[in-house]
This record gives sequence, C-alpha cells and structure tokens, in this order.
Amino acid sequence: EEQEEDVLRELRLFLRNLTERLMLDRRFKAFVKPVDIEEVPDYLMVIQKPMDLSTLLSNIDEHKYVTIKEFMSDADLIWQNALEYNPDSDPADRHIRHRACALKDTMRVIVRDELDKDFQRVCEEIRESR
Ligand SMILES: COC(=O)N1C[C@@H]2C[C@@H]3O[C@]2(Cc2nccnc23)C1
Repeated sequence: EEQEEDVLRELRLFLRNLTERLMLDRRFKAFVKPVDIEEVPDYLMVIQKPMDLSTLLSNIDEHKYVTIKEFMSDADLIWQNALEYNPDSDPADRHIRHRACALKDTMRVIVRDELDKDFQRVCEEIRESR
C-alpha cells in the first residue's frame, strides 16, 4: 500500500545518503568503482561476488533493498572481498585491508547511530509480508 512505499522511499534516501558519504571519503577511493578486471585479470577467479559503492547506489535506485539487512549483505561484500583478495603481509595489502576494516566499522556506526530501530522493524515487516 502507499504507506509502505513511503517507508521504502525513506529507506532509499537513508541508503543513498550513507553510500554517498562513503564515496566521498578518500580512505574508501578503492571501493568506489568495480575492481578493473582488465587491470586485475585473476580477480574473478578469487572473488565470486564483486561489489562496490557505485553498484550499491545503482541497486538502491533499482529498489533492490527493502531492509537494511539486505543492503548490509551487499555492502559487507565490499570489505570482505578486499580482505580475501589482499591477504598478504606486504604494505599494499595491509593498506587496503586497513581501509576495508575502516569501511566496515564506519558503515556499522552510521547505521547504529542514524537508523531508527522502529523504522528498521517496519521495513522488516514489509519484507516478511511480500
Ligand atoms: C577493492 O580493491 C581491491 O581489492 N584491489 C585489488 C587490486 C590489486 C591491486 O589493487 C587493486 C587494483 C589494482 N590494479 C592494478 C594493479 N594492482 C591492483 C584494488
């Protein structure tokens, strides 16, 4: 019903604002666009489900997410993939893992501090009703 679409519109506004803030943070530059498969030819041999902030933004606009949990499942792929593909002790790998951990923590803190718990529950009820 219309009230449900009002709720989902507000969720999309929150998710776009969150994603755009992450995209503007220079620590997360490596996560803004998909890893370039021409530059990194073995990437898809290691990573089954690539994800990046621009793809998250497209998914939001395509109404893919009805709950914060669904969004976070995709968003978590970004830092999980980075930890998996860059596991070595060399400085470059350690640097991107550090940024991946900062992305994980930053997302969670913003959601905890800024997404109302009752609003989250309403979104879950909509998902369960569909
Ligand atoms: C989220 O980003 C990543 O997981 N990576 C891993 C790739 C390995 C290394 O850094 C990345 C891009 C790149 N391009 C050219 C040569 N080497 C690299 C970014």
